[in-house]
Amino acid sequence: MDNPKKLDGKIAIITGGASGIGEATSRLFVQHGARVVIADIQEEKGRSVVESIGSGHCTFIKCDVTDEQQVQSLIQSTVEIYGRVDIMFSNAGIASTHEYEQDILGFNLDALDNIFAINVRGSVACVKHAAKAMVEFGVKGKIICTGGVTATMGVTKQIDYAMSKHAVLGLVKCASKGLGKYGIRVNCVSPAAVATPMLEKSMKMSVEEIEKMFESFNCLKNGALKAFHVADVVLFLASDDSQFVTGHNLVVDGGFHPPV
Ligand SMILES: NC(=O)c1ccc[n+]([C@@H]2O[C@H](COP(=O)([O-])OP(=O)(O)OC[C@H]3O[C@@H](n4cnc5c(N)ncnc54)[C@H](O)[C@@H]3O)[C@@H](O)[C@H]2O)c1
Repeated sequence: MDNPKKLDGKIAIITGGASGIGEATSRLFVQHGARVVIADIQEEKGRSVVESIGSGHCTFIKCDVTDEQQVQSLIQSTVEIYGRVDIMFSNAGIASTHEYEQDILGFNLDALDNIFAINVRGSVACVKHAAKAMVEFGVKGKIICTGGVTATMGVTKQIDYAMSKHAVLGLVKCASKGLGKYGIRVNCVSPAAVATPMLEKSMKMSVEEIEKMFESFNCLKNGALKAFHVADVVLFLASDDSQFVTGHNLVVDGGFHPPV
């Protein structure tokens, strides 16, 4: 059969699932037969996504990934509801909360602590506790973290964000080494710019303006990168289509080459 359900009966947790890339991935995972736990700090938005997908297929659990105890209880609740965790998509993240243009000479270290608490510490907590549950239940699970094209580039804007994404890639590389013996795969998905609420807010630009600006940086002239393009790649990394892929950083960027 062409295009069968790729995640039939799988249990997935998606952090940051209430919006943007996480929301698109939640919808796609459910279409492919998974049951999804949307974990986010945005309760109202998360619950409305669950309602629109259908509460028989997904559940919202409020969780701030910066708090290890909340992450631990997210995993425990998922196991209580669904019996195990097969997939962790550690995707919750924020852009720089300080200046968009940042200079290392005047760099604000408080900004670094704030962004690292969510993008790095939060990802480490999610990978750690999901992996523990996978090992405990003998699940050969799949873990995917959201990096970004700035995980491997030096930049002049949002440098705290770029540094945090380098650390996420480091987490993926190290965790894939340690968890391989349990049959657990750990990979990174690294999108270029997608006009989600995160980017609209940090760039103070509309969806159309963001897409127009970033399209001009792509070699591939195929329209703008959208959240569903990223979700397709996450599905690949979460499914048996990528059975021998681990420790990989899969960029989704249309051949992005910005002038920075
Ligand atoms: N949009 C882009 O251009 C782009 C590019 C590369 C990587 N990314 C990454 O993609 C991921 C998703 O971002 P998005 O663009 O979909 O943005 P988004 O703002 O639409 O979604 C991010 C979600 O994360 C949630 N979140 C934030 N802090 C949290 C916390 N402490 N605990 C739990 N949830 C929290 C938010 O409430 C939100 O629902 C992020 O890791 C981001 O860094 C985005």
